[in-house]
Amino acid sequence: MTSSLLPEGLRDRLPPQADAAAAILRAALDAIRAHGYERVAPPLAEYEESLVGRLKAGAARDLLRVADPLSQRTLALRPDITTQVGRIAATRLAHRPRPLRLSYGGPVVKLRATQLRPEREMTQIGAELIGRDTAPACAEIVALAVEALAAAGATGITVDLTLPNLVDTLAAGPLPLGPREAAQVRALLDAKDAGGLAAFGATAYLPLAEAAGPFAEAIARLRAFDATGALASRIAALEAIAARLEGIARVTLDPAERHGFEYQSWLGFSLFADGLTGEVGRGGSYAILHEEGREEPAVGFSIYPDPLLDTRADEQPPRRLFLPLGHDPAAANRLRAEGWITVAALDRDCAPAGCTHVLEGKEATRIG
Ligand SMILES: N[C@@H](Cc1c[nH]c[nH+]1)C(=O)O
Repeated sequence: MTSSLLPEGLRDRLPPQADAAAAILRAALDAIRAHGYERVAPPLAEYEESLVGRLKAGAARDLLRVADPLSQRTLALRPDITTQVGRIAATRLAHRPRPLRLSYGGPVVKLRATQLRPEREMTQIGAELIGRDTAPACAEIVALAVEALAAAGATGITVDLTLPNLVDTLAAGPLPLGPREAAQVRALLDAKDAGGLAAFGATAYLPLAEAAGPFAEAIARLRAFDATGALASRIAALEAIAARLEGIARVTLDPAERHGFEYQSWLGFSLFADGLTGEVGRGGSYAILHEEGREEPAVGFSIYPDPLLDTRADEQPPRRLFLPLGHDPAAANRLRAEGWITVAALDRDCAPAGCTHVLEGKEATRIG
């Protein structure tokens, strides 16, 4: 006997959760598809290099690796489908006109679980808009992320906007810092360590630690901070995105937040929903590296809808119709076409367990 049947962080999905997972995947992907995003389905594992090398600033963290006896090379299970979509866009679909709209949905595997997410395997659903990272492109993606999440069953959605490469932009412009100092300031801002920033002599960056909050106030503080106008185009783009979200999501802004935004560039965002702890999705702008060294702008989002499973699984169970031995198959066909789920008796021992109705003649009759 082994102490547990499955490795830590990996688990079976049983009824009704597995059905709920399929319904969520379908609903979210249908919402994305209706906006012109075509589905791609990359493999679960790839050569390690091709999983990490495609996105600018992407890193080989979080990879569960396997030695492949066939190719004699190291394969890795994908922790993020966005990098695979980047590879596809830069190779097999490099000839397709831009902007290119692609979607995906399937399992991803992380090396280790986190306290917030004890699972190592989770469903990732998303869309990538390739060839643009302009304000209209970003607004389309952020609004689509909210729509897909709502289609998956989330309510009370909040979008937290952020500027992942903000410190680098400022360090190269109005608030000069060397690369090492910039790294230090980023770390202090990540920790929201106002005292540390002051001690480090980076008080000019201090307002960023305090600029977070509901969008209207936070953007006003950011504009006040931006005396030189170095951030003017970003501020305008953030306003366009927030305007697009009016009435569909709550919007907050945390300009210096970088946590989890490894390869995102000027824009990042996190998605939250009522009743769910932690973020349920994330996205932003990034650059895809092409073979010839060219960088192509892109923007996209991924949602991780597994926390919605239990709510969806609790929904009203579907009506199930028991088909006794010798039932009329044409009547059963018609009822299935109307959306009934049927369960056929195989022998005299089969009871209508779990069924709400029984087929009598040509009609469904409620049991009990
Ligand atoms: N794949 C990223 C989110 C993203 C999609 N596109 C751009 N960013 C993540 O899961 O963190």
